Amino acid sequence: MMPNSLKHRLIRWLEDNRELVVVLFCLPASFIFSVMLRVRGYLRRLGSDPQRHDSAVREIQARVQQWNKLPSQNRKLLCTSRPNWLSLSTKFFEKHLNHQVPIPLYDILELDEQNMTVRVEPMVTIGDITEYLIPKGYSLAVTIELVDATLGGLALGTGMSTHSHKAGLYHETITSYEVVIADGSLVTATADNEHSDLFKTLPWSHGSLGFLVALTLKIVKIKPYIKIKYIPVKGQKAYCDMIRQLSGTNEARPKEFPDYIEGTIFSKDEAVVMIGEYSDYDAKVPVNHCSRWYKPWFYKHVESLFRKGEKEELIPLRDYLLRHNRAIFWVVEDMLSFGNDTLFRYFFGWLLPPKPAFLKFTTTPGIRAYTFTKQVFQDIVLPIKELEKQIEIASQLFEKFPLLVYPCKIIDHGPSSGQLKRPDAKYLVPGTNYAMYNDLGVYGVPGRVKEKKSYNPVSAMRKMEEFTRDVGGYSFLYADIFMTREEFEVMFDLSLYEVVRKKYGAEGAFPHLYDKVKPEINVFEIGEEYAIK
Ligand SMILES: Cc1cc2nc3c(=O)[nH]c(=O)nc-3n(C[C@H](O)[C@H](O)[C@H](O)COP(=O)(O)OP(=O)(O)OC[C@H]3O[C@@H](n4cnc5c(N)ncnc54)[C@H](O)[C@@H]3O)c2cc1C
Ligand SMILES: NC(=O)C1=CN([C@@H]2O[C@H](COP(=O)(O)OP(=O)(O)OC[C@H]3O[C@@H](n4cnc5c(N)ncnc54)[C@H](OP(=O)(O)O)[C@@H]3O)[C@@H](O)[C@H]2O)C=CC1
Ligand SMILES: CC(C)=CCC[C@@H](C)[C@H]1CC[C@@]2(C)C3=C(CC[C@]12C)[C@@]1(C)CC[C@H](O)C(C)(C)[C@@H]1CC3
Repeated sequence: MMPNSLKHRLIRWLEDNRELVVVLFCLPASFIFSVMLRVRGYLRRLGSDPQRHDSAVREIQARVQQWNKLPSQNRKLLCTSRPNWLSLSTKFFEKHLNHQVPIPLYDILELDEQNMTVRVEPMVTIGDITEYLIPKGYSLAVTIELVDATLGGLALGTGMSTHSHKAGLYHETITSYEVVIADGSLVTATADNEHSDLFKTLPWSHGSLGFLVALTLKIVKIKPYIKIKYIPVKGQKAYCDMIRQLSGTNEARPKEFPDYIEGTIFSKDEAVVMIGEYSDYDAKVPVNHCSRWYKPWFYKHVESLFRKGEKEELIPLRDYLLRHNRAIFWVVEDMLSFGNDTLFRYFFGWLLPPKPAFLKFTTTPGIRAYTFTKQVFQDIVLPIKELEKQIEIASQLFEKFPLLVYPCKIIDHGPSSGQLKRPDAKYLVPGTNYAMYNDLGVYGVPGRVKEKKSYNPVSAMRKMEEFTRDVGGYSFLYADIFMTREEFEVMFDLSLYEVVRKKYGAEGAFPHLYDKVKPEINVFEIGEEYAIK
């Protein structure tokens, strides 16, 4: 056992020398960890066998049945045993207070080229599935930019990509969920079978309804490249209007309706709008392997186009899909100030990104407090008609650029159709049953913190959440939330969710959604303590 004083000194040292810790420990350790995961994934794929899936599911069912036999006072609420530090969430859900069930399901089960779907186990990652699908000429309809996100975690949380203005949120591309519910039975939920209520409430449920053991996802045909056009735009109204027009906010099928759209906002008045189409090789257009280790970080390349002007490039599809992986959008810049320097890139660029898993692994309580008080990590889904207001409020509260904008279709599935509230009629795209929203991504150290201007993280975030509720938007729940339960129930519609929890026995077996996604620390107390007066 390490003496307490030594332990405290070590923790202090780790907290005071984070950049050194990242370079000396996190980067090499995450690199070794990635190699090990790749080898493990490869070996697993060699031994892939649907029979094994059935027996692994029976094992999970048996564990849930055993849990049911425990005396009720010994029955802690159920959650998966996936270590929290592996999860892409800023929170540290306290798994040790719960009864953990292992879900060792990492296989891709079946590719159905006729119905254009793929059936997978929930722990398959975005990295695994892109590696599997792309050589076969397919991609997930909604694919995320971070290799570590799992297909199950995204299904029960939420996912969005630059194709979401056409495909909607990730869960709109799921055709069935196979779930072990609280009594240990296995149910398959689809949009039109007897479990359609479960189907509607599994997205945004964060494992509070049952254990996901398989899911079937829609795939799309691809071409080897994305022909991307970068359009630098000056003037807020000009870039907001352009994003709205191109994403189909004003009309269902505008003349120019690209497969991929993304906006990176560098200041209130400057943005680069990127539009992409699937393409074959075209000798007239330069190829950019933008995800290679020595290449400038993607958003830095995008920013440089303000000097260079409008440009067209061919990006190999895998490079495009993982374009934000190396710099974790722009998060790594605040951690490693020299990470995009040419020398660092050529010699050590292959070590990036630091695995979020390792960053979480080395997070002490002090750093955790820092993470939510001196940084902001938020993705918020808001009506795109309010884009100017979103930018105004976010820049006032956080003074943090770039901001990320992904347009996204929010489908109106009718009353009480899941946790997502119906979009307001005034936001519906004329002649359709959907409204155009967008993800607003705010990541990193707020300018107000860097400049030591007055900043209270709790009141800033609560103002942002209030705006989100007022316009009928939704906060991604991987991020820290600052809402009371009442406010949470204004943002999300829990009416069907509560019915489903009772019907499928989740009450008393799985934690409630709010309890699962609220920060594990007292944000109000810590927020006050760290506020910059
Ligand atoms: C967005 C972000 C995420 C980080 N996440 C991790 C992590 O998960 N694990 C890890 O080991 N290190 C993390 N760090 C720390 C990082 O590795 C650097 O050590 C640190 O940013 C630079 O510290 P400094 O003393 O050189 O500069 P400073 O001038 O002390 O800091 C620069 C800015 O970063 C903020 N900051 C400083 N230290 C931290 C910290 N530990 N966490 C959050 N913000 C900080 C400060 O508020 C300041 O605005 C993170 C830093 C940032 C900015
Ligand atoms: N572009 C995007 O849209 C991005 C989205 N994200 C967010 O990151 C998260 C995904 O990260 P990831 O690390 O893969 O997932 P997590 O491990 O964070 O899981 C997310 C939630 O789903 C639950 N869950 C996961 N698998 C199962 C299962 N098989 N059975 C029951 N519950 C399960 C977890 O419960 P438990 O705690 O019990 O394990 C947890 O509450 C999502 O919340 C997503 O919104 C992140 C990056 C990008
Ligand atoms: C819809 C879109 C584009 C979503 C992108 C979300 C990412 C930017 C988020 C998801 C998880 C995320 C919050 C994470 C972090 C950065 C931003 C991430 C990657 C980090 C690594 C930042 C540093 C933190 O100390 C900590 C390690 C807790 C988190 C972990 C999750």
